[in-house]
Amino acid sequence: MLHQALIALGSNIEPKVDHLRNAIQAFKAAEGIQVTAVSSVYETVPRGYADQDNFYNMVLQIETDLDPETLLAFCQSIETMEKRVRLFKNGPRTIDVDILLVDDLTLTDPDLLVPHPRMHERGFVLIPTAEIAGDWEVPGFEGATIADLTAALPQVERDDVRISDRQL
Ligand SMILES: Nc1ncnc2c1ncn2[C@@H]1O[C@H](COP(=O)(O)OP(=O)(O)OP(=O)(O)O)[C@@H](O)[C@H]1O
Ligand SMILES: Nc1nc2c(c(=O)[nH]1)N=C(CO)CN2
Repeated sequence: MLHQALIALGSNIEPKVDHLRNAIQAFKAAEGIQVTAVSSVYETVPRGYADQDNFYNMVLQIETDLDPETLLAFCQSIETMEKRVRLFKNGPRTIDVDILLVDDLTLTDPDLLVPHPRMHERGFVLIPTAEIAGDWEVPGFEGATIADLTAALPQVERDDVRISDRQL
């Protein structure tokens, strides 16, 4: 079965652009995955743990015949490829590759929660997503779309997310 999915990328360890570029290349080269949209790159202030470098965040839209569990394993293989080391929760990382949405699915396995449980409150996720998939409804939010959730963000969540002029 063919799925539509949204993938969030984030990096805050140099070379950030190279980590993002390598991740996008891996998606483009993967068997069974088509990249259908790529957002701009955003420079974002860290959330969760403040004393670390700014992030670059962006979002990809893909079409894939991989099932969600196989897609998650693929995302994790990119983190391994970019030598991500887990120091502590919310800490710095070479690359984070998260699944945000898959079709209109709700998945409740703790190893694969869809929609991503924190996406609705994160400007660094919603603002890039709104650029490429504003009309996408987020399950569990009473018909609210990405654009609706973005419009509902507190001002500080927008102020800390700035579009960069980098194109990947
Ligand atoms: N939608 C999802 N996408 C990616 N990983 C998920 C998802 N839902 C659950 N997980 C699980 O989350 C764990 C990864 O957590 P990780 O250390 O990357 O968290 P984090 O990136 O620091 O924080 P956050 O999830 O808030 O971005 C993995 O064990 C993975 O199975
Ligand atoms: N700005 C920003 N802050 C974060 C990010 C991120 O990607 N961007 N990821 C986190 C854990 O996943 C924690 N904090």
